[in-house]
Amino acid sequence: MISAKLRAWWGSPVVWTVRFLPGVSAGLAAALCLLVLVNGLLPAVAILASGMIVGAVPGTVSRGFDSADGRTAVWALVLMGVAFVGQQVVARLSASVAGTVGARLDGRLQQRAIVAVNGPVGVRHLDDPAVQNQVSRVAGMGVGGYTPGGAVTGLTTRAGQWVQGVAAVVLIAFYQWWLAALIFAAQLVWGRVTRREYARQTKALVSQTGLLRRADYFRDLALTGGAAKEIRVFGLADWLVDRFRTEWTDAMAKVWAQRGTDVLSALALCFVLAANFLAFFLLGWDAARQAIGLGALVIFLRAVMSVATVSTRGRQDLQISHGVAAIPALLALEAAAAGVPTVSGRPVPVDVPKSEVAFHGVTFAYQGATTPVLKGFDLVIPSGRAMAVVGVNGAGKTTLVKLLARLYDPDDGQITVDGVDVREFDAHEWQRRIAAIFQDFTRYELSVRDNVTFGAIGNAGDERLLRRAAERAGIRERVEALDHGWDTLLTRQRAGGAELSGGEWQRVALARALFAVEAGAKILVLDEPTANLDVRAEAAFYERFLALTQGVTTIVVSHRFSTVRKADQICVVDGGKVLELGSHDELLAKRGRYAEMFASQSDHFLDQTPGEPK
Ligand SMILES: Nc1ncnc2c1ncn2[C@@H]1O[C@H](COP(=O)(O)OP(=O)(O)OP(=O)(O)O)[C@@H](O)[C@H]1O
Repeated sequence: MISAKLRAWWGSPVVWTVRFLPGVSAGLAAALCLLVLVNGLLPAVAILASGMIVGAVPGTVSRGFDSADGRTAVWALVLMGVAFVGQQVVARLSASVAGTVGARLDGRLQQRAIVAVNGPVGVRHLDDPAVQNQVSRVAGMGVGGYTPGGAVTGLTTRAGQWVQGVAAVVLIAFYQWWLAALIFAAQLVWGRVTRREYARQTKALVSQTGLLRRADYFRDLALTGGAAKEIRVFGLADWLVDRFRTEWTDAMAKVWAQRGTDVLSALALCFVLAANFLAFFLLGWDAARQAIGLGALVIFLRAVMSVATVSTRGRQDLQISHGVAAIPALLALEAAAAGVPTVSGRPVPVDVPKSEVAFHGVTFAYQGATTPVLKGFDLVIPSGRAMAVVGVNGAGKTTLVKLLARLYDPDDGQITVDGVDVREFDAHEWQRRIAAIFQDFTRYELSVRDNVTFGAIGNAGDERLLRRAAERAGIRERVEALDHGWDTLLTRQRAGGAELSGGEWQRVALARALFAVEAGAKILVLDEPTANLDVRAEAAFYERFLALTQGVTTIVVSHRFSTVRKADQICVVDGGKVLELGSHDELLAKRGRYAEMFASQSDHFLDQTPGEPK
């Protein structure tokens, strides 16, 4: 029972944070401890000095500064001055060291958070709203704008107050040990009871993470610029402000409801009032009957008041309570990442796929979905050939690619490469073999160089590969004409940055995939690679398609038949299965779904332009 409690305490977020500090900087953590100790003891020194001064005043007045009392008064004054100035200096120093240690701690934890969130091979965990709430707490590094680093500052303040309180208790013990214990107990209870409010507020804030994320979404939509155009065109600004206010107020109402006092607080207040009253009464009584001197009276009175620092409430309590709220979320994410069993496996042979990539009876449903996207899906993609995947919206084309890249694993069936289940391979190594450019590819607000070389980060320094990939994607000329060439930042929000058009971005993304292929990836996945390209660019891509994909096992997902028809084979996905499979000509001859889709797109083009799509 006790050991369980001890374990829980040892693993509690506050203690975890403190235990973590020496790892952040042993020297700074030790310095902080020392400063906290000195900062907490100096008030006791000042109390003693003030008592000595008061005690020595009558003697000094009657016998002068040359007397023993006079010398005591002078030394006590010096001590008082040193203690006072020392407190100012040490308080500033400890705040500064706590700030530094805190900032480093936040940096460390953020690194761990990045590793934890990206630890699992797949992305299934990110579909879980509970995990997203954890991610949000970890990303914000706490709740309510407080971080574990801020908690270090709060803990420093709190620890200093404790040392000060305990030192005062020791002083009172020289008068009456039981009184010292009583006052200490009263202040402890009062502090604990009143601080419950902060713990309750933190708990409420944590429970409201989902709602707060929604409020944050509206705020970020309005502030980060991604929706700036639509907000203006559709006049959404007032609506956004309104939604943000409603969501935020709803979320915070539960937190604010935790404020206030209760019967227990009132009882604790009575306890602390009674203990202090008793102390003042006894001290006054003993002073009146001259059982204690004037100096001792001052020391004990001030010491009684000083114990109250143990129960002081303030900003530090929120800093601690809210700040460490990120820790359980981080540890949960880390535990989840560590629990993924399928990361390591056998090395992926250099030349896979030698014969084929195959889906065997693959069934897959997204978390929470009632019907599977794929139901016993079978498909063989011969190595070095291009397979196009077509189908209506939501048919599961992108899902196929996600499964192949092990962003998700099938619920049933298997995906094999040259007969080996991909789950047997080292997952990270396998993912490096796939050069995928998704429909919703990422527009990194970084340099063009980064945007392309992210395809194979290990080859980032290879200028020849970089230029070749950009050339093949048809973006090299445009990049080299930019003010800072390959180092141009692709965002207007940074000085010297450039903004690309949708089609140019798509070519950069294509260059990224091609860079990966140049660097050794064997499977090229192009999900809607021409969606943003103009007619000419699309035609050019189509002309180069065979050259781009030559010798690489390629999967191209597209609604554009000009791209699709170039593939060696085309697979029509419908109802979670392969409905038709064959070359463009074979499928046209079959007069099935593919021929129907092709005809309707051709008709559409014929309506608009003279000539059928190429
Ligand atoms: N992360 C997810 N969680 C839950 N459902 C998802 C998720 N991703 C996709 N889906 C659902 O799975 C189905 C198949 O999606 P998928 O993206 O594979 O379709 P698609 O054939 O590529 O469609 P499109 O042609 O519109 O790009 C859709 O109904 C979609 O809503």
